[in-house]
Amino acid sequence: MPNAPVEPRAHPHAAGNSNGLIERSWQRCRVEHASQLDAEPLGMARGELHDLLACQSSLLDAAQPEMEQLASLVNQAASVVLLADAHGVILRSEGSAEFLARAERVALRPGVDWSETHRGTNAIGTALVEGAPVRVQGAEHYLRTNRILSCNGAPIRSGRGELLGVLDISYDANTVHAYALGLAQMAARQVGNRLLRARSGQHRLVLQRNPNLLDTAERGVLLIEDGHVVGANEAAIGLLRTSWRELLDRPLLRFLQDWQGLRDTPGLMRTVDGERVYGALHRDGAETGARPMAPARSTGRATARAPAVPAPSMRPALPALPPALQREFSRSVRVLDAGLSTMLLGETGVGKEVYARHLHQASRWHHGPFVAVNCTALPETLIEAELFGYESGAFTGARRGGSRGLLREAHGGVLFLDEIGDMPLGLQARLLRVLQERVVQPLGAGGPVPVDFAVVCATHRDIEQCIAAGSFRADLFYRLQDFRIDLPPLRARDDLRGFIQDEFASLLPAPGQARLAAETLDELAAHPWPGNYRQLRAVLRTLALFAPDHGAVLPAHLPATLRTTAGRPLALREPTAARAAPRLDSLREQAVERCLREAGGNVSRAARALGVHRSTLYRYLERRDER
Ligand SMILES: Nc1ncnc2c1ncn2[C@@H]1O[C@H](COP(=O)(O)OP(=O)(O)OP(=O)(O)O)[C@@H](O)[C@H]1O
Repeated sequence: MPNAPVEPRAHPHAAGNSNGLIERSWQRCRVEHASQLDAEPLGMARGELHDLLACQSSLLDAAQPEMEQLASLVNQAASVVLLADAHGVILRSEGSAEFLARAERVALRPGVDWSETHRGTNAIGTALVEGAPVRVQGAEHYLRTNRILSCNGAPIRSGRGELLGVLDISYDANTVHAYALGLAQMAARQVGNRLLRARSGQHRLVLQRNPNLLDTAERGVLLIEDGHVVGANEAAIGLLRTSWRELLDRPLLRFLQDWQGLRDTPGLMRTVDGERVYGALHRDGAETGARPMAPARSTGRATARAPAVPAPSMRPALPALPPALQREFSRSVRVLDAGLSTMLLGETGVGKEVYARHLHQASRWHHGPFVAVNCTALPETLIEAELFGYESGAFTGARRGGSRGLLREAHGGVLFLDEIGDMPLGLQARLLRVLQERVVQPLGAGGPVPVDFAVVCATHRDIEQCIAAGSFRADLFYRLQDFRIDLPPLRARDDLRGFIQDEFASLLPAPGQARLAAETLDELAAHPWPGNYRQLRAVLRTLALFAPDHGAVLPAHLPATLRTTAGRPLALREPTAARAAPRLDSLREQAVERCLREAGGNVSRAARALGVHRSTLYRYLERRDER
């Protein structure tokens, strides 16, 4: 039993950890995780990892400068730098090739889940559980196989305090690098600061006890709107001796007495406890932020500032756009850059959201957020609150402290209104007003709040028919479709055979592990694919999972719904695409529900039964819950 845990030493925590953090983690491993610790670490297929990287592009972008700089530092010290997401799945690894090869032996590589639940006590998983920096040295790892490592993990937090991931520095267990935990912490803070800088706010207040530290990574940063705090970094939480929960959405005057008199040059303030702090107030987000640790990439000028978000070429790739859409793409970027709206039309699963994300990344709005709103998913009253925001107590069930609303969240970025054809009429009128006047009026609040964002919307409905039927306002339609793109269905692709082959290859656990037989490819290419890319990916993922090792996938391996009878694909006899698609969604939903039920709610076991990685299932459930 190579992975069997041994009893911890009497005092297993090393320098750098305190408060019995390692003992607590071992206790959780013994009591709560015992049945879930993986005998063999479970990695993601390449396609799944590709999807995950696309979802995590903001975090990856924000962490890129620190990853690069740390990698060049630790390379000499036979160490690696890792970035993991909030579930503990490693997204990227950089550093010493020699140690990366050793790390591979314990699956310390992208796509592998290092949550404490599955890999026992380790710096990534335990830092996520504890929400604090953690060093786990050699024998402190719960699983025996991992004891060849010494790991130092520091959590990365958003401006609202949520855990976004972990930055980790790992090396051989026999080596001691006392500085590594501090370095990981400093880098994680920088990543958090960069993410905060990408968010817009009316005002940005920087503060420090020592005025000489006001332009360093150690300064506190607060985002302020209408006198209320809407974002804060870890340093600000420390300086104000508070927590995100206490601070967010509260008037800043409760924490800093005289902040309103501040200017953009350093001045003195007092906290409510009477402590002196120095601060500077940058109105309308004018301040550009602390100097990043990394010099600007490839310019060779060490003094130049790195961009807040790395160059688009460094972003993990979204699925490539079909050739027919690439031609229109640069025109639609220009439309968005000019502040006009784009409407995307097409069947379910043709990639409307993917296209919108490409537009966001290529447009001048890419420094700001991409906020997706599914207009069908929420009841009318809730959409209204979610979109426009509300003040505390505006309606029964309203969150204490109120909500900024998604329209204000999208400020400075792209607002993606999915299934706009299903938006209730009452809301259409309010949305139109926002788009015309560029201000949002939160429910139960005083004054209007200015907003600036680009709008991309999408629907699978025949929107002109909706206008004729009176369910969609013509004036909103014209306001939303300054530019219109019809996304063709998958079956219309000229290069469908080649595309299917490439997609299948990308989903295999190892390159060239299997191939599609020519007849199988014929059948797949002849299928009408009513669920388009989404349906094709689901089918290919299953085929890749059960593909015979180094063999060919035959037509007999295709799911029954795809197999032909007398040369005709079964699906051709199905109802129209628009009617068939919801059935596919509900079938998937039913399969997920059944597996979750049979697994007694255990997501890992349900994911195994469904043949997908547990992170994929978690993401599916999160998306489903959001709808
Ligand atoms: N060009 C493409 N190549 C490969 N995969 C793609 C492509 N376009 C979309 N996909 C995949 O298809 C799935 C559905 O894409 P997306 O959500 O953008 O479709 P949609 O048109 O917005 O669907 P819906 O109308 O149901 O919301 C995603 O998993 C996405 O990764």
